[in-house]
Amino acid sequence: MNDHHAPQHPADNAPGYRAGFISLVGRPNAGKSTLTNALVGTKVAITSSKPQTTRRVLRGIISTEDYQLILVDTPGLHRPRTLLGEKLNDLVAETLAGVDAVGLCLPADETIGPGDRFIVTQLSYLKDTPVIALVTKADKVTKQHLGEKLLHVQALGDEMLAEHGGFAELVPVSALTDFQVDTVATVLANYVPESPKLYPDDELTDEADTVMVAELIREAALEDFRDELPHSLAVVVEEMSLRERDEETTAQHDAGDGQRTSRRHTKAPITDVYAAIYVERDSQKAIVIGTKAAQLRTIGARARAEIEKLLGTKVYLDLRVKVAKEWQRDPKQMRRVGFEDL
Ligand SMILES: Nc1nc2c(ncn2[C@@H]2O[C@H](COP(=O)(O)OP(=O)(O)OP(=O)(O)O)[C@@H](O)[C@H]2O)c(=O)[nH]1
Repeated sequence: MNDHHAPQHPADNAPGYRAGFISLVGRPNAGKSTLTNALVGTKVAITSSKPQTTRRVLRGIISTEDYQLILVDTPGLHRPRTLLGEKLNDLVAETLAGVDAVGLCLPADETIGPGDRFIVTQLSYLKDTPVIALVTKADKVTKQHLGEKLLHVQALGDEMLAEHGGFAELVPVSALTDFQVDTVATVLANYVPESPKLYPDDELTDEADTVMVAELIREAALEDFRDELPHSLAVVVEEMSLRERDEETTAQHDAGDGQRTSRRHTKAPITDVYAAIYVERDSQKAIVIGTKAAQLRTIGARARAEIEKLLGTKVYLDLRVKVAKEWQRDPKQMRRVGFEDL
């Protein structure tokens, strides 16, 4: 019999459908956020050329006809330096305990260093969780170099994850040139259990919008000050609400006996966002505000454009700059700047 039908896929809740949690880990700047974005196809995590911008566990969801992967983008795992660093590592450990598989990002253009080995040591404690090595930024090296890198990565897995039998898989990928991004998704999908969909399709991220909005503001604020304010800037969205705004449009037209003006009232949704940018020192506050508040206006305009894209409505953004001294080292201040969930 000739079958003209498209290949059958298991229905979302039918046997054969797979769904589960995946965590991408790797040292700062390894390309985790960029890969998450490429996999999910929307801007859910914030990328930057400076390490450690990802402070939150941001989740992106890949939904296909065969599987659903919920990606947990962990902060750069590193040796604890400040309290914030320690909390980040706790958070990473907690996040990893509940996932079905871990994707370890190792940049193709950098040699394996103590930072990578530190992370692999952490991963070796995770029993029964397969670790898939993702050799990121493959576009940055030659084929030959990539081949050598893959051998080094394999040796690393054999040595440090001996009890796991090494890395479960090795996949070179470039999020930038879209090389093997789909392959990464299908490989990861092999390691999640049979399960119905865990999230509805239209839910690209289950992270509260306020957290994403805060990240966008933080990114906008850091854009000009990566060196001056590396980790001393936090953003809290204090209030966010949607309202209908009356929009009055006026049109001039020629009514034969002269110009007439007609007015039309329409309702347009607008999101009001009240947010605070926290810095550690008065001097930093002055930098962020700038002369005659010019810098703050630039940050606001930049952030507003991104937030409008994210939310799909017009946005009214009210930004305040506040000082929370040494907040990175003080648990009370950390709670104040939105780390109460840690
Ligand atoms: N050429 C190239 N550059 C990449 C690729 N993926 C990421 N990058 C760059 O590498 C840098 C770090 O990428 P991120 O995705 O922010 O890295 P991360 O691991 O999330 O970093 P943290 O948030 O610090 O943990 C950025 O400048 C990216 O543009 C890639 O596939 N190719």
